Amino acid sequence: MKQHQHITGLYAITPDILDTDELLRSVRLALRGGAHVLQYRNKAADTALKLAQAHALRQLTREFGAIFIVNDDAGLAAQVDADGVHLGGEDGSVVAARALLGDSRIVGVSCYNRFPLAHEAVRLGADYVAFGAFFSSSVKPEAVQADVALLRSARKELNVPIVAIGGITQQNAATLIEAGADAVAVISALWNAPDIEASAHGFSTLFSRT
Ligand SMILES: Cc1ncc(COP(=O)(O)OP(=O)(O)O)c(N)n1
Ligand SMILES: Cc1nc(C(=O)O)sc1CCOP(=O)(O)O
Ligand SMILES: [Mg+2]
Repeated sequence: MKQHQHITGLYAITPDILDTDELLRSVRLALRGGAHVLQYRNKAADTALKLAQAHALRQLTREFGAIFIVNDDAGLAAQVDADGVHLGGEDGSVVAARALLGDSRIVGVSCYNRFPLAHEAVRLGADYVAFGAFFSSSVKPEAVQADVALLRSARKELNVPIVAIGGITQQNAATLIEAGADAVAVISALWNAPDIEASAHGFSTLFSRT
């Protein structure tokens, strides 16, 4: 089975934490709770800290057999031997990332609320596509809004895993999963929970019911 077929369940995205020990403690809890995928995203760290944190998270995700994706930066993904990279509209092309990372690594692409972007990303070789924001997000309040109907169309027409993102909680995730999301990408509802492990477990359980 190709590894991108494992893009399923809880797709945890790291918060902007500068303290690496604190980051690792939190991520360990999320992985214990059942997160299948971890994306390293840190908009506050400098280059050296990003490299150190990405290295440490690569080791930790190996311990749990979780997929490790680096946000924005295919070069950093290659440097730390990540399983793949996630690219938004400003983060370079799928073709360039593929050339750097090779065929066996994962290239995921943000498609916002635009189905044609997903078609094009898949045509260019993306391994998964992400749509959002489905709900309002305090991390990205300016995000465009996506409709659940998009997931239904994507489910019918695309043959790659589909990730939903934006303001997702344990309470609203079921609608997205029912509409066709293979994975839900979450920041706030996971890391701001009083018990991160229980929150990760709660999200993961939503998938075992489908
Ligand atoms: C799984 C997933 N989906 C969407 C995004 C957003 O990517 P992008 O639009 O490049 O925005 P930033 O995350 O870079 O601020 C994502 N990171 N992960
Ligand atoms: C990073 C990101 N991208 C989005 C998009 O719509 O493309 S929404 C988002 C933030 C997700 O964080 P939370 O789970 O706290 O809403
Ligand atoms: Mg980006």
